[in-house]
Amino acid sequence: MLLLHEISLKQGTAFTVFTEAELIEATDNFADKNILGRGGFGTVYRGLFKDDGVVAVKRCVSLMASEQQKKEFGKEMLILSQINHKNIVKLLGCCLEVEVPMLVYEFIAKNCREASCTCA
Ligand SMILES: Nc1ncnc2c1ncn2[C@@H]1O[C@H](COP(=O)(O)OP(=O)(O)OP(=O)(O)O)[C@@H](O)[C@H]1O
Repeated sequence: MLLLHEISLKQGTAFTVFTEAELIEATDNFADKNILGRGGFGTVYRGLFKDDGVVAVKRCVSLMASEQQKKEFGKEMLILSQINHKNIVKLLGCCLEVEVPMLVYEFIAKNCREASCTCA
């Protein structure tokens, strides 16, 4: 909650707090066919919203056990929410009402990904 407060204070662009139901619907219940890839924090799914179009939903595979993992995750959220640059993927929002946190990014087509960077 403190993190969300900090994000809302610092960032200039829209940041949405999604419900779990919205992300379940957008990803077709995290269907395998929507898996875009896997990273250090978990799996990234293609999501489709009626109004906002295609997004990428990052869902952690398991509870973040260590304080270090929680810190890293929070840091990624805070930094990305404040950056608006053509070469850095945009963080559109998050969902924290679940045990396993999820982040929602703009969708980057495969042929454009090499030029983008999600490093935080
Ligand atoms: N915004 C996005 N749009 C489309 N596909 C994405 C997006 N973000 C991630 N992906 C896909 O999901 C994969 C995993 O991404 P993720 O950001 O979780 O991990 P990473 O950056 O590869 O590694 P790490 O989590 O260790 O930093 C990527 O390699 C890519 O194929």
